[in-house]
Amino acid sequence: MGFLAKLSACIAKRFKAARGGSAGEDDSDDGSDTHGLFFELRALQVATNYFSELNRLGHGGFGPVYKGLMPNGQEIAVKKLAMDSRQGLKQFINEVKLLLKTQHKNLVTLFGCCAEGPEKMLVYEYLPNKSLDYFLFDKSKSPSLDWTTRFKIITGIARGLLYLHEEAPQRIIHIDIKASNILLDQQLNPKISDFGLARLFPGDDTHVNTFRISGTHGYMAPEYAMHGYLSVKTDVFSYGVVVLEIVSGRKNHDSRLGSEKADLLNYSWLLFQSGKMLDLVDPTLKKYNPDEAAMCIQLGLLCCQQTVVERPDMNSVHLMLSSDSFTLPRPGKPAIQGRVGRWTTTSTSAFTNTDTNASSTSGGMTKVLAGSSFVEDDSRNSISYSSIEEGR
Ligand SMILES: Nc1ncnc2c1ncn2[C@@H]1O[C@H](COP(=O)(O)OP(=O)(O)OP(=O)(O)O)[C@@H](O)[C@H]1O
Repeated sequence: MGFLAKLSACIAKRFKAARGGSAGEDDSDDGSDTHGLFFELRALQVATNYFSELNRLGHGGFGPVYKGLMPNGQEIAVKKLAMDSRQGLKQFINEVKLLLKTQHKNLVTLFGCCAEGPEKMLVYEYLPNKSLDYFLFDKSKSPSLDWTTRFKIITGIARGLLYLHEEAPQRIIHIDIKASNILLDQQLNPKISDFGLARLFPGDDTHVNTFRISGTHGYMAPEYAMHGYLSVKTDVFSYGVVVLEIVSGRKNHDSRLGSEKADLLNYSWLLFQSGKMLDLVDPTLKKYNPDEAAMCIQLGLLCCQQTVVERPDMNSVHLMLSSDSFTLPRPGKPAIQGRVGRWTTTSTSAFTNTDTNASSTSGGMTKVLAGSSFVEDDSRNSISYSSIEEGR
């Protein structure tokens, strides 16, 4: 039996036992090459001081996250996932398999999992500097993100996404790129978290609800938000929003700023058109590199183009960011969000066939979400439809 098959079998057995079924007499597969990936519930209880409130790092759409300390001094973050159903089991297995195969310096590392009780847990490396939004949107903290650090974060997220889209064993579309899903390590290097976790939800409703809770709405590409059209360019759009947030130090929507400035994409576009795009730069930044800042704003706008094919792929984004001299295409008007839940898109054909060409160069298999389960689409590499509600 291969490693992943053993892992699946092992997790399945534990789920079965947790549900009260007969798991079989022995758990000896723990001693195989899956050894070390499973954390005993008891060990995690001790590490987190019995999931004490003091150890609680926060609460996301999947449940609470706790800080833990292992006897060897290793700090961990334990994400408790509430799921009991068979559907949940299948997704949990998919997810753990997927995460174990993805290793990159700009992705949060999964150490292992625990599947002993009704709640399943994922055990990650602990990142001490919280998430990007914690710094970025707090005027007292944002000065600690100087321009060099911000540019490093913009580049690092691009590297992580390039890995997920092009270099991972199977293509992964994150779907939920946003400032709160970018964790920062000791040196403020960015690490993408929560990749693929949305797929762990057992039901479509919960899945959609998660988007609501996380406030991901402002980051969603219009063709995905309105039609469930999912491709790597879905992530590119969200990445563009995050880039503009990093440069400007503000959220993608802030009604306190007045109608002209409230929508970040709209405001960035207005400034770009009038040749004043550097007015967008976060006023708390004492110094910044104007060429880099201008490039990032233009890049952010390009990533947020309404027409899918006009958005660059992450390979191009990475090239633009790492090259000394790169002429960026002039962006058109980005997809601008109208009143909450609606997008001012003009054409549905804009995203239907052109993107197939745009992303078919890389080949390989894509793993995307359709409803509540994984779909492997090897005929084209990017297209799937999900059941997200229209017009939220
Ligand atoms: N590996 C980690 N190290 C340190 N803190 C973490 C880690 N993972 C998550 N956290 C913290 O735990 C909290 C909850 O994280 P989680 O990823 O579950 O939710 P979220 O991203 O805030 O929201 P959502 O799940 O709706 O997207 C956040 O404050 C986050 O900073």
